[in-house]
Amino acid sequence: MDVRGLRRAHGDRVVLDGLDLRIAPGEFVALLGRSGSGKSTLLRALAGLDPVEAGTVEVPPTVSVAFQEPRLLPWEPVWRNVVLGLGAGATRERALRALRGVELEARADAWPLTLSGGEAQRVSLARALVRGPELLLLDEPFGALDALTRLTMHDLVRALRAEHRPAVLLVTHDVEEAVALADRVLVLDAGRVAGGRTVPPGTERGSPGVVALETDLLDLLGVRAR
Ligand SMILES: Nc1ncnc2c1ncn2[C@@H]1O[C@H](COP(=O)(O)OP(=O)(O)OP(=O)(O)O)[C@@H](O)[C@H]1O
Repeated sequence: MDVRGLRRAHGDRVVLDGLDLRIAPGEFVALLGRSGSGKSTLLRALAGLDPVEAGTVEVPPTVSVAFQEPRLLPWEPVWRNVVLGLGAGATRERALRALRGVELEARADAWPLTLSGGEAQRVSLARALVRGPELLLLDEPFGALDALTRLTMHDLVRALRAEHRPAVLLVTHDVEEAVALADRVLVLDAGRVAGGRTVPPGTERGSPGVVALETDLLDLLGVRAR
């Protein structure tokens, strides 16, 4: 994925101001930024949901998005939600395979409103992955979940990533989450990528290296770590 000089304004307010961003195939990039810095605006542009005013956006042919809210249709059972919009490919077998990947095959016939928040978010991930995307866009998909469920979701994302190998752009407020999941963490500020850090492979949660990296990123965000 290759974005160059992307500009996007809402009225007079310039949100993205000549933003450059490249993500290699299979690379996992997390994007941090203060509230209102334009993270969702960028994701919407990459997903083709908003027009590009200036600059170029090159994305692979298959792009999937998962949002903070699972956005499931309540009147369709779980399995149909997973394969919604796949046309002739929308088979129950295909949905079950995707649901197996998120350990929810047993809930295939459940109604979305009977799922827990974490389960609904897993269905949303299954729906994003069933298309076999080359680029997966995640807009704070775990933000509404409790801390324990979030850690379980991190393990699941790692496993799904190892299996599917899409390029991933994860938007998050959570520095720890960014470092735990990504190969590279970037900070969005004033409409551009203001800096970033590479996460060395094999870094472990809570290790001194990770804490130093998190402190660096908080500095880049202009937040003083205690
Ligand atoms: N449809 C819209 N019309 C007008 N302004 C908008 C619209 N969508 C977003 N904005 C403004 O653009 C700026 C960036 O919004 P965006 O949602 O991309 O930020 P964000 O970094 O994702 O924020 P948060 O972390 O709080 O979700 C904000 O100032 C917001 O008020």
